[in-house]
Amino acid sequence: MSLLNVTHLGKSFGGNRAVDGVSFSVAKGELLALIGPNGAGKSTTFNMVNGQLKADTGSIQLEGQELIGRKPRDIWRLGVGRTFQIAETFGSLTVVENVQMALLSSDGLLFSMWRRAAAHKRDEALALLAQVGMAAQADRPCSVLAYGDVKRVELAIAMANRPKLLLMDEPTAGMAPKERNELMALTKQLVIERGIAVLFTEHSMDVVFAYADRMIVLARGRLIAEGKPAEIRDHPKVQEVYFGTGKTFEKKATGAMA
Ligand SMILES: Nc1ncnc2c1ncn2[C@@H]1O[C@H](COP(=O)(O)OP(=O)(O)OP(=O)(O)O)[C@@H](O)[C@H]1O
Repeated sequence: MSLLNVTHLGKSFGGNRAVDGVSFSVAKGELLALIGPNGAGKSTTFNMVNGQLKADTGSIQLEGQELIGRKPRDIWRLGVGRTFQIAETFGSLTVVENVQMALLSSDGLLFSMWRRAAAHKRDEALALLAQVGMAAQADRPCSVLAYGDVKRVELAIAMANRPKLLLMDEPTAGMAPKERNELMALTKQLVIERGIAVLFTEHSMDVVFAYADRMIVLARGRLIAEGKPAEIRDHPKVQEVYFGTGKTFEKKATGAMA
């Protein structure tokens, strides 16, 4: 059974149908890539799933529970996590303290002033860091880490809440090809080990074709194709939107679909 079921999802801004009747599902252990040219509706779809935007129409169900109408925090509590940039959180804390903060937050203890992050769940945080290959750097400040290592810590932080579904918005943006591959291989390994589902957007087509189990393609708010990477690569509608009118795809992906 699918973990997430999205049906007939719609959202308009004024007269602009940003997302127009989109349906898809994600299963446990699956990496589903959401791709499409600029303005296709990827961010809008993402933000409806995590509750930051309220859908006008349709349904988003996580294990049968309707998410539309719930607050982002409630959706997070139900098990929809996302990776977010450490720069947005606590760059001056050490690696392990960042993960401990996430564990505190997951337990609803973040604002309990009498508990210090340094004393809380260090072992659990170290275990999470070991899973992403960062245990040896646990006591370094996050601000001194290499970019690829920061991304690993972000993944550990996202895992601290034990998400059922993980949303990753351009997880490999700004990374060198080797780092990109390492991060996605690690993500895939965690997804399988933990039985979670991942929905991710990505402009790097090499990453998408190498790591996505399935892909959905949006163009002007509509779902134009769905399938395994090999099916999508040869899909005439996808080729049309990317190579016909799509400007950014060719620029960013430097012909990776060819
Ligand atoms: N808050 C908003 N107010 C008005 N229009 C918006 C808003 N957010 C998105 N849109 C419009 O909705 C459409 C879909 O935008 P969205 O950001 O979801 O696309 P995207 O696929 O994520 O694009 P990109 O790859 O450039 O991030 C676009 O036409 C955009 O201009």
